[in-house]
Amino acid sequence: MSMQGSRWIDPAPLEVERPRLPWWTLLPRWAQVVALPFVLMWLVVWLLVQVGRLLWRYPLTLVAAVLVGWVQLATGWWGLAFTLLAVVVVLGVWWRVHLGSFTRSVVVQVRTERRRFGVYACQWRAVMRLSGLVKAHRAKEYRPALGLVRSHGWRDRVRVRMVKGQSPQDWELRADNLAHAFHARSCRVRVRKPGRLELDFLHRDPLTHPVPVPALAESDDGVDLRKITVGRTETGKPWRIRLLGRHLLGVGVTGAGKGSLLWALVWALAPLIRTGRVRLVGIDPKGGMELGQAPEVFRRVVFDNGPDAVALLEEIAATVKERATRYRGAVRSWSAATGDPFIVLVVDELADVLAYQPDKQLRERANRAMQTITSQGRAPGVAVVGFVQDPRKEVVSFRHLFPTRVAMRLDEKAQVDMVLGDGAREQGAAAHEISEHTPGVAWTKDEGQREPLRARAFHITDTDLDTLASFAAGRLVRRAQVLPFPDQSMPWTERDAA
Ligand SMILES: Nc1ncnc2c1ncn2[C@@H]1O[C@H](COP(=O)(O)OP(=O)(O)OP(=O)(O)O)[C@@H](O)[C@H]1O
Repeated sequence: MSMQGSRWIDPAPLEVERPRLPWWTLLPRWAQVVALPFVLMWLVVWLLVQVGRLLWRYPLTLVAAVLVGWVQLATGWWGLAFTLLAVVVVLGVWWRVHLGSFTRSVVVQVRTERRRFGVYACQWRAVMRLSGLVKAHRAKEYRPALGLVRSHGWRDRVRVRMVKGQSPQDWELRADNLAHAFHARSCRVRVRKPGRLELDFLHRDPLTHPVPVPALAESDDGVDLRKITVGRTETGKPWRIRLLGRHLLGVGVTGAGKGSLLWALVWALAPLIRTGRVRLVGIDPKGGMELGQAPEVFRRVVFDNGPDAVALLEEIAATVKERATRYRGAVRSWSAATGDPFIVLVVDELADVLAYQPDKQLRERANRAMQTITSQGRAPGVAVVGFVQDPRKEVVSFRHLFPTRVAMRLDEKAQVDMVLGDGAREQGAAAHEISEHTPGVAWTKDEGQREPLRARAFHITDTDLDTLASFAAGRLVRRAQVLPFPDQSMPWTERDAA
């Protein structure tokens, strides 16, 4: 029969979803009865775990809520009002007397619980879905798990368990999306361990303002070569550098603030330099632009990369060998008891000495001597503090011999791992993102240190350098002079004469 002209239309297939019964309802009755106690036990354990997790995440809120309820039941509303008043008074006294511990114990905890609930827990699911960090498999959604949160005001540190099949790069690619979603200025991604990340949501940079240098220590009693304070870390702690048994390599583009790190080190060492327990020698291939600002602190300083600089390096290499021979069998490594001064060799632009020297023979001699000093100098009490703008292997082929590395502002992402070692960028060290408006800010990693830390070196002004030079020389040194602005009405010839 022809269908033409027919008004018959096939009915749509009936798409009624069949009700799906849970699998256990299909078990025989006796099996359900046997499984019941186990299921109940599992439920109790699950409940306990959930309560434990809540207590772990919101301890202050939960304990306060329980105590408020208990006091109200025990003493009524008036009792509760008096108790709350007493608590407020105690907190006020604590705040007045010891602000530091009050902030650590109360303020940070309250802020953490508030932000965990109000910002992260409430929006986690939506943000994960919208930024494409959830995965679907067989109609099931797999979502990254939100872990511990710690809020310090300037930064929220959020732990995350990734979904299987994700990589840290997936999160790095979405760092901006996450920052905007959670109203942060930026987001740093760091790998904690396989499958676990730590996200730092930054609300402001605590290192925006220069860190003033503390007063010069008059006596060398408190100066410890194992922890020399050269600035402040972003968490507000002192930035300490170890020189004993270490060499330091500082890398940064021009204007990154390498000079401030160098002078902050010398500033801290000044009392030991004055008493002769530390001997500072320097090479500044840029004609003394940097080290020439306070040459008084150096026992010897060379202002080029020519034969004098190479001779100085060879002299130090010979000292290293001589000390090693003398200490052999007597002491394991340098200490003040050996009677020898601790030698600190500062090289302001390593590349000029080791790579850019046009005379091949001089270049090879410099490399040989530097290799001897860096590879053998740690035990005999010789430390190298070297700075360079370009961290590539061709420039400093033995950068691995510097256990302490400092990455100041860098040009490229790839340079971060070159300076701080493989995996440093995965751990959040974004030295290529340091602003040019914050010279002196750096990411640093020391041998044996698990994570790189971000810090800012003290700001050493020209006046500070004069103070330093005067302190070392034992007489007044004034190099930074502010000249009066010339009188514009005067003719040129008279102005020059004035
Ligand atoms: N820690 C700091 N805090 C504040 N300002 C700083 C700090 N360090 C350096 N600066 C300022 O930044 C500018 C550049 O610093 P500096 O000369 O030390 O850089 P650099 O890395 O040594 O550059 P170059 O390689 O060209 O010598 C200077 O004007 C200095 O005053």
